[in-house]
Amino acid sequence: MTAPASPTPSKPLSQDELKAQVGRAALAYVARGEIVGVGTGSTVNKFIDALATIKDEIKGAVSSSVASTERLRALGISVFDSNEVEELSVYIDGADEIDHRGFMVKGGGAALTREKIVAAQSRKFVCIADASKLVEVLGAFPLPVEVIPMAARRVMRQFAAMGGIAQVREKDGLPLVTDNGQHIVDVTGLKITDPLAFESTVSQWPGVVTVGVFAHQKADVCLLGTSEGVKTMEFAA
Ligand SMILES: O=C[C@H](O)[C@H](O)[C@H](O)COP(=O)(O)O
Repeated sequence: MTAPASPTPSKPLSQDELKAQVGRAALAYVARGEIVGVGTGSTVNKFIDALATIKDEIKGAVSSSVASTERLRALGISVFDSNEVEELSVYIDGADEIDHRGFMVKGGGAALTREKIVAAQSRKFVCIADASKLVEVLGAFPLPVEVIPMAARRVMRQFAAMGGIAQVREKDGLPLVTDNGQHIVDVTGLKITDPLAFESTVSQWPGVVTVGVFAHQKADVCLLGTSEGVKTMEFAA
């Protein structure tokens, strides 16, 4: 008697392959003939590479960082200033964490301020991420907060009073300087159970430029890369 054949398990894809998969899948959300909002990061880089394959079908992009602008232009995609465009139909970006409501932590690549601006001018936010980014509660990933340098210590003390541990992000032994000429404070030890309230509170602290919780500019859709294929999650407004 022959044993019944067991189903062949799908081969796990590398993180890079998962990112490429969702980068390609996001093309389905790009309105042809329009300008698309483009985020920042390693997952978005895969999207930009995919976007280049349809570059003749779009008008161009509004970019959320110097790095994305350079990649877009190198691939022959026109980049518009966000002030030149009133509204975008879609914004495609990655995340450091996303929960089941579409709330996110972003800014691991220090681009959070421009990302929040472009997200705010877009009607739909499509988050592209590999499955490791999906969490129950935001806060395991160090929360990035862009601050005006003279406020850094005070902001860090405010996070300490909340139970967080904050430190200034460094690059080559010096405080990292963002595209906007500011610094980043990364905060660990927080459990962000009410992202809307948290974002509102921290955004009002003097010297905070942008907090990396994206709750008021949350995702409408998440394309999650898994070894079984792209899972589409849609979130209620
Ligand atoms: O500042 C960077 C952004 O918020 C990125 O979208 C985020 O850090 C995710 O990046 P990655 O796709 O490289 O994980």
